[in-house]
Amino acid sequence: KVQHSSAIKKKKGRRYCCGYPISIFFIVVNEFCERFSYYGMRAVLVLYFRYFLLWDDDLATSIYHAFVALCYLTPILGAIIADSWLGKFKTIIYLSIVYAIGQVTMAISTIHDITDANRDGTPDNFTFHIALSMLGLILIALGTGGIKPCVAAFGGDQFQEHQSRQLNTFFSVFYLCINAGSLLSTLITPLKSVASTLMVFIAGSGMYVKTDPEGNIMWSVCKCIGFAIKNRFRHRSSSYPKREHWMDWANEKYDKLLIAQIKMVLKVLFLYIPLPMFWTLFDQKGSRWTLQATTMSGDFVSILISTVNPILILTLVPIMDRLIFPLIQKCGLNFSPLKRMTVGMLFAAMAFVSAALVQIEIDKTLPNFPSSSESQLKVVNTYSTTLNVTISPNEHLLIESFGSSADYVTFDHQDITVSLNTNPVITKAFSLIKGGRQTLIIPSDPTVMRDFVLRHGEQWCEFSRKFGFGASYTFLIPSTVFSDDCESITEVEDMKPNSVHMALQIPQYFLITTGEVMFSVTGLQFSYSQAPKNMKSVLQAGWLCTNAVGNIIVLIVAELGKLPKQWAEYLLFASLLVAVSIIFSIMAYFYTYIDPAEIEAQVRKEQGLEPEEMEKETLEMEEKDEDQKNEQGVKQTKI
Ligand SMILES: C[C@H](N)C(=O)N[C@@H](CC(=O)O)C(=O)O
Repeated sequence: KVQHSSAIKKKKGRRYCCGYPISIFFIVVNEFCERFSYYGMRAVLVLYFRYFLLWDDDLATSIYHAFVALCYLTPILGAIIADSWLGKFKTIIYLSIVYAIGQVTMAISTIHDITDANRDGTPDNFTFHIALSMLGLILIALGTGGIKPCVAAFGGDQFQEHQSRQLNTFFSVFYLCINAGSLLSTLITPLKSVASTLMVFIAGSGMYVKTDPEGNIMWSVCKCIGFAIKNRFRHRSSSYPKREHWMDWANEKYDKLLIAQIKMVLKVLFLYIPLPMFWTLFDQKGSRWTLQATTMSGDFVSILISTVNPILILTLVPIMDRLIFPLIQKCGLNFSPLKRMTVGMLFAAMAFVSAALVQIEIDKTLPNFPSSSESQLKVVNTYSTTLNVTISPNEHLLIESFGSSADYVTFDHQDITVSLNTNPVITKAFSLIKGGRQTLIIPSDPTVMRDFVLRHGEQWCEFSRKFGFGASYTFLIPSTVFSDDCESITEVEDMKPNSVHMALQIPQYFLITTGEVMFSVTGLQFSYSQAPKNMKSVLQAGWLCTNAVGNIIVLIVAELGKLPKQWAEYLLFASLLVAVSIIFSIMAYFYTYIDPAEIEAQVRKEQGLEPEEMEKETLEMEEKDEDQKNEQGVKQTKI
């Protein structure tokens, strides 16, 4: 009782602006800075794996998703630390420091000069860079994941029960800030943002409502569930009367209020079971879709593509909140939160169908690489005249001087003989590499080989070309290169530039983001509204865990599935999500929305706790009056 009164006294110190606690401003700006830092790093992570650490697509995708999964598993740790030990405020501060150390470690791991002793532009000791970047990523996951459930719940704590409208607006603005941070991070370097995160958060210190840690609620929940299961098992004989709910088997030892609260949480957690599938698709934006973009063309569009999700969120959230959802309501349709989430899932599935269609277009333009039993050869002629090249047994190519064969010629055997119609005829045998691509260069004089060196000192020439995305070239440099200012360099195109434009990815981004607004924003609000007051962080952590499981599913599919065609993998994910959304809609049909405060009040009443409740209500009424006076004051000042 004493603790409760002191908590309420603390609440009395709050200050308001336009009906909202001022402390909210610091929390929202803190979230903006934190997401700015997180998404700035995440946007280039898979490319860092692919092009700096030189991992293949599957390994890059797997480690990326393992990292994201870790970021969404650590919220459990954050919720435990906050609830049982440090409280949300201190947890956010301490884990932000861990986060900052992680970002610095990660930044250091990307400096190739540290191990590049021979200065060839690539690191010499990959193990060092891999170890450092993994350490950095683990610290970042601990930091970002740990503070995540605390920030949303800490924001919620700043409101009072009668401020449900403001609370809903807070969650929408909170989500908008996440995306504003994500959007800006892609455009500006996110290096200093963790420091800003901390400073902004600490600046608001005097204004927050800081509730003391109430003990390890997660541990109490686990013990209570464990006891209920054990007790049920001990009384399994049919001679014992059945109880309404299996959790009622904890009645002998645990408080009725705690049992009622656990029942509410379990009901929601059960509903969460199918949700990871949404995240499985959603988080492939950062891996498979980013890699898909690297096989497409378009310069400035690449920036647009990486910012399209947050831009769409910033426009769609207000449109949905202010226009679409009220309009649907006006039409007499009950578009409940769970229905919105189901529709969100279907949008995500459509996004993957769109990605599959784009992939089919890309595949048509991709080079036809040799299978493991085949070999490919391209012939380049630097001889002074056109040559007739015969490759045994029956391949005849007519190649102009300083030209090349139109494309790679595929052989299903490795030993070949090449003959040139020179005078005298030259014939040479070669052994090709199985499963590889090679280029045979016929020198300017087949009997004499010359070396050409391009110097950057006294003699130099500038050779500049605009190279297409994804293309590969061979340059033929004659001895006269310096005298004619590089004019004589001939370019042979080994691989055509990507020709499918990145703008084709926009529909899939639009669909997945529409899905996100329906699913993620609603899910965040739903998780907060359906949780008892002391278990808000627990349910936030549960909600974030659905994201972690989603990323683990991608890991499994990327490692085990290994479908030969990428578009088939996209379609597989889309079909899985449609199936899961059907299951979810059935589960949602049987779910009844609750008001946790009402249920708690009822249990308290049954336990004969009305006097304390009444005292609390009186205190809250007093506080409400004071807040209204406060708000009135703001309005009067405005007038
Ligand atoms: C940038 C994304 N559109 C976004 O809003 N992400 C949220 C939800 C999530 O991925 O967990 C966030 O970063 O909190």
